[in-house]
Amino acid sequence: MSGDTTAGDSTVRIGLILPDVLGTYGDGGNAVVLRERLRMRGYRAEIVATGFGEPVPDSLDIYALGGGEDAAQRLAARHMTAHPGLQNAAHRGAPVLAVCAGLQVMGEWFTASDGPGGALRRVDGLGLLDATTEPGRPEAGGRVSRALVARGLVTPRHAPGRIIGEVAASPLVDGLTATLTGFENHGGNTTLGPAARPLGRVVRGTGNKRASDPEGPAADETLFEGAVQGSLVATYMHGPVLARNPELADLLIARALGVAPGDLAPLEMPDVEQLRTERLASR
Ligand SMILES: NC(=O)CC[C@H](N)C(=O)O
Repeated sequence: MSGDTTAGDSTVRIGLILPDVLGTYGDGGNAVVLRERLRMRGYRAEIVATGFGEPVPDSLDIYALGGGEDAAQRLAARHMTAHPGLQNAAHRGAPVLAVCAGLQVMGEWFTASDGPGGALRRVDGLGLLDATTEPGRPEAGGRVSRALVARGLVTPRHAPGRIIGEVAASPLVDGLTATLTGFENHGGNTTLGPAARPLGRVVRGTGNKRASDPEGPAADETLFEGAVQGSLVATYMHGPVLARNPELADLLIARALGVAPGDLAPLEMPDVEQLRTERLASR
């Protein structure tokens, strides 16, 4: 952040990138969580929303981008390639949180349709994450909600390979100890390259490329969720993920402030603990 990191001395600016394009799954709540956790500790904080068509600023303190449909994430990739403010900020070390479609866009490439039932195309990502994303395979047996198909929210053509449901993971990143919890809803299967490390080890759900995929790791191998690389934290977890995982929110805040997570004043929030307990126990 620019200026002194003492509480109240300057404003922490949280970039919410393309909420009009990558806003389908409520991930804009992550920026709200960051702002409120900062404000509760006495920092001034504001959300700077950058819409489609606007240049992405490179001077913000934290960046968040969320999930979206295939066609929308193709637009997002094109826009962010033309306006590389987030990439410039990531290269100087600004924390970036990218969720689902956001994760895929951060990678080397992803395959996405141009609409429900539309043609699949390989699209270049931003290259901030050593990862590639391919469409799920029907034979991979993703859990499909018949209700979603009936309501037309998932097309039968795409539904069989779609991965939908609760996901939980043991964190594999320094500074995180609590089980990560979220909700996943994706057709893409992401494979990490050697420069990326997984965010967590899956204890429930799927996360990255399914072990049962014939081209994936052996079926008895551990599944992993999300990825970290440089200042980027990427995950398939909606929720919003930072509402369900305050420890992750504080890790991003601490990095933005240049302090250790343990230096942040603890926040007692029984409602959040109750939410976590409920979601981790849900079927
Ligand atoms: N939830 C999402 O962001 C979905 C991402 C992407 N469109 C997929 O289906 O894989």
